[in-house]
Amino acid sequence: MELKGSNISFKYPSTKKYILKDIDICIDNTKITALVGDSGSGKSTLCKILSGYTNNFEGAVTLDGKELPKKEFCPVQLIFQHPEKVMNPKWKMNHILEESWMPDDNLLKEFGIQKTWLTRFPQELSGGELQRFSVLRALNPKTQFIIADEMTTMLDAITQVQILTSVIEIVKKRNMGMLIVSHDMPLVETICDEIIYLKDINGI
Ligand SMILES: Nc1ncnc2c1ncn2[C@@H]1O[C@H](COP(=O)(O)OP(=O)(O)OP(=O)(O)O)[C@@H](O)[C@H]1O
Repeated sequence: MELKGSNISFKYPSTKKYILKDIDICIDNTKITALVGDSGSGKSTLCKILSGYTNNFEGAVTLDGKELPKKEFCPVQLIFQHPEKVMNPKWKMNHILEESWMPDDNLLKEFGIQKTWLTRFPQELSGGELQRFSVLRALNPKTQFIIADEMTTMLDAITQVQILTSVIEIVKKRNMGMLIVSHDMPLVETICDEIIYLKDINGI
């Protein structure tokens, strides 16, 4: 399975400069790939494009040669750096989870989610607690690629390793692909099979 971005260029409507210019990227499900680069080089922007969240870009994104579906469930799931920004504050956590799928009790336990949290609203949980939901939400059985944009930054060091280990185990068991964005080079070098460096085209 291949997730491919071809000739991708992008600028935000409010800015004149391109953030990404003619980017070619290909990741497959046999490897865990890292995307690294300076702050502001466009990693999060590229992740949003590769997972179908941002559509007004130049170029193409394909999964095994086909465009990503726009209306149905997207098999490329993005775990955001800031989960609170993408969760409906009026929905309780069980609703937020069920909108994607409902993991069983064992999986909830593996990701350290307490049952009482399910009936709370996002603003009643800490950043790290919310991030566990956001990770689990992305692990819908229909997901084929996971893009994790600095997903563990809100967790303490021990929990980071626990959550990442659980995700990678599931990714490997289900033959999914995974792209990890991180500034933590020792972590990236330990867990990833391949590292892609994104150059800041507006950097000095
Ligand atoms: N909504 C937006 N409107 C205008 N500019 C934006 C917007 N979001 C991001 N940018 C700009 O686009 C550039 C790339 O941002 P992006 O978040 O993709 O970088 P990044 O490599 O993920 O950075 P970091 O490692 O710091 O998270 C930055 O210069 C940022 O200021």
